[in-house]
Amino acid sequence: MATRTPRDSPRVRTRATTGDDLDLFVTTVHQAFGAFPETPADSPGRWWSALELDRGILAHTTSEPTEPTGPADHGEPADHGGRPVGTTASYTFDLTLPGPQHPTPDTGPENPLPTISVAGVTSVGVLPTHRRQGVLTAMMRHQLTDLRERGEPLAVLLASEATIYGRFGYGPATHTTQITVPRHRNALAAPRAHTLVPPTPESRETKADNGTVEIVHRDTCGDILETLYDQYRRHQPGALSRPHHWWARRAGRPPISCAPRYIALHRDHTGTPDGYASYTLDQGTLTVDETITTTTSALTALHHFTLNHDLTQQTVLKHVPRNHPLRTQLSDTRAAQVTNDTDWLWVRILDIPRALTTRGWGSTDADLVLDVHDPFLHEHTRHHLHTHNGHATCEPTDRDPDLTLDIRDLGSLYLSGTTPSTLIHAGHIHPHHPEAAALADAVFDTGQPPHCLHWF
Ligand SMILES: CC(=O)SCCNC(=O)CCNC(=O)[C@H](O)C(C)(C)COP(=O)(O)OP(=O)(O)OC[C@H]1O[C@@H](n2cnc3c(N)ncnc32)[C@H](O)[C@@H]1OP(=O)(O)O
Repeated sequence: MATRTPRDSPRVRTRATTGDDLDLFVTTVHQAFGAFPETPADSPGRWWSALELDRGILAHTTSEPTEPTGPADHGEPADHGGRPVGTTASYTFDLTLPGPQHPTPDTGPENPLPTISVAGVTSVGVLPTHRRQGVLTAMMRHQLTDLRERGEPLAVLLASEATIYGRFGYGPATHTTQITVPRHRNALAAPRAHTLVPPTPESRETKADNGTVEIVHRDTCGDILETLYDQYRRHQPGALSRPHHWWARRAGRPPISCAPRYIALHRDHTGTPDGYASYTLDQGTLTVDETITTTTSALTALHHFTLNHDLTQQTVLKHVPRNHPLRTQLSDTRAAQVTNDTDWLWVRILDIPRALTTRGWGSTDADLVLDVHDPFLHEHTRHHLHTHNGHATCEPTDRDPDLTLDIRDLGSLYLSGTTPSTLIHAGHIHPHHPEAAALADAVFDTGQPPHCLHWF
């Protein structure tokens, strides 16, 4: 598909990539970021080894006669020697969604949460010589139009800067932080729950960790990490799947990539792996890339391990949620220094009814009318959301709205990482009556905070 975008940028032409474009794509995106690609370009271990080139876009400028480009025209050569000046691509992932707050019998809490297919937008770059001339705008329009044509309901991305993507309909939907614990303040409090309820076989299981922690080199346990991550992400709203070819090609960042790492692997009392922490130790700082667990006892055991390693002055846990349990597990609850609190996954909804009916909802049965403006795609739609037992129907309507909002704000609400009342108080969402904020909060809240730690 090739798209001319005269409205946004008369001199930009965008085209879909093919498998033959890998070198061109990799070279161009590195130039945009001021970086140098490692060679050879097609070997495993590079982040771009997971690129899906049937989903990429290259932007070219053209020297064809055009209309004046206005103030953004800085007199750059129109035709960059035929070479591309901009890139973007998207991966195919599954995104785990909030489930119903009161699950129906066939979707009990032990069962996986709903998931939805998403386009993970990546490698967005424009050459420094061609910025602020509408190249990104042209690529975003091509990409969102193409994803719509493919029937994809949602796009997600990690934004290099928070000021770029709102105009294209993306809203920040999950957040992440980093926790640093000094070695001398690392004591964990004894869990209190078992002192409050009569012991049962199950509670004895969680009270005392009967499992083991083993240190494994990353190169020898990829299959185990892949399996554990997949189990974890199906129960964590906001988490993305990591397709098998990422692990096979060692794409992305540690612990998927080839970067050397040790893995603290936890096994339960039967010897079954139920969690891992990927880490490095350098100059007294033990840095944990990620701790992935499927049980509470594995999480606690791995906290004991990573906080008590010899030859450390501090432990740093990267990419943890704001409500991470470690902060309350520490005896000294002020010991956790929380830094790098920032947005992580941004959500762009392309198919509102499908997006809203796939996720689960709060226990309040309700009717909520959402009046949604999508300025970038020139759309204005109104939706009647009817929730019952944690599930929803979503139909077009001309009823009076409860809320009027921008598509970017619906993206921020989608995973329930931000409440409607927060965006109402911020002045971004308009409530049409005094009860609208409380009603919307109750409908969106499922009590399952989202978190995403996958880098792409
Ligand atoms: C998912 C990811 O890959 S995130 C990575 C994003 N890429 C980077 O950070 C690499 C370095 N930066 C770049 O390559 C470019 O500056 C880009 C891609 C961010 C922007 O590309 P451009 O072609 O310059 O954007 P374009 O000209 O279409 O600008 C569209 C609008 O966004 C605004 N804009 C673009 N970049 C920025 C920015 N970094 N900060 C604030 N506003 C921006 C422009 O001012 C313009 O606003 P307007 O519509 O009000 O006039």
